[in-house]
Amino acid sequence: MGAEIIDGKAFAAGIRDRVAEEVARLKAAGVAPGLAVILVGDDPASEVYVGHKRKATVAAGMASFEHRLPADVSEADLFALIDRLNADPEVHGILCQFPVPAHLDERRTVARIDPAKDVDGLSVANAGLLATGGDALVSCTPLGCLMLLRDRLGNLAGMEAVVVGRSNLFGKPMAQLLLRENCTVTIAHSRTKDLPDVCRRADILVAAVGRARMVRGDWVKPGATVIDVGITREAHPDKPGKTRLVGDVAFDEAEEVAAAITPVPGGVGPMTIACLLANTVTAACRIHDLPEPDGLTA
Ligand SMILES: Nc1nc(=O)c2c([nH]1)NC[C@@H]1CN(c3ccc(C(=O)N[C@@H](CCC(=O)O)C(=O)O)cc3)C=[N+]21
Repeated sequence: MGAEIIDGKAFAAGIRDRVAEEVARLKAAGVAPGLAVILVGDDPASEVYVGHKRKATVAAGMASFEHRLPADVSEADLFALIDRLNADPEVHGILCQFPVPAHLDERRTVARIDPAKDVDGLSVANAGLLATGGDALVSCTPLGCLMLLRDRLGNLAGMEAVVVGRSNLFGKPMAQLLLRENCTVTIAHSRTKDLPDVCRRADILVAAVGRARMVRGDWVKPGATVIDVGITREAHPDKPGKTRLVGDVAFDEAEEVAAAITPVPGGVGPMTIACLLANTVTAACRIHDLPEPDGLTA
């Protein structure tokens, strides 16, 4: 048997190429799209992501602004930086890498970012626009998952979709996007009863719980499309001192049952970064009242 392995890395490369074309077009129109990333403290995983983001941003021809703040930065100093970035005409996207240290409040931090530059789609304005069918900036990871699903399945109307996980950054916007595609959507979570049974209903099963290999092969409906959003770093079983990334889905089991599945790494992760660039282009177009490119939005 064996499912089709959805190559998110290759698909993301295509999106990044599209973004680069649009960046060139925008620059010709006098707008140089710029992305600002704020990193508070020195979480090693966040360092890695921020490094990937910088490389991809520069490779697409965009300006990359990185702001590193000490782990004990005050809210006032963080907000002063956000205010400067909100007012900076060279910055079209602002992302504050989460998690932030416990003395800072993620909700208040997000609320400080201008919704027009909120490329994470986390602000109340963007979440509300998405929920009510408006032109939101949509959180990068769900946007990337939607692009992969549309590419593989075409019209999603009428399909049973189960999203396991209900975070503001992923589960909720993913469910909203699937609903907008006319799927029948279930949001499952840690308190869901009979979770394996719920998952077995899914034509589209999206796992974003953050627990390595939690979704087993017998939770997957034969022929389903499985999207694995989890990333857990664990010790490598064969290479002492090395680590590897694993998803929320027991890949070897699920791969026997599903029609298609995203791998970890190389599935959803690269799409997240590609969509961050896409959102920055979208934000720049909207801020400057320029036509928006096709294929980079939900
Ligand atoms: N405000 C905010 N927005 C985010 O979007 C956000 C965040 N905070 N905090 C952390 C998570 C995580 N995240 C990833 C981005 C890229 C990969 C990625 O490129 N993964 C590669 C491999 C990476 C590797 O090898 O380390 C892959 O799956 O193939 C993964 C994870 C964005 N996040």
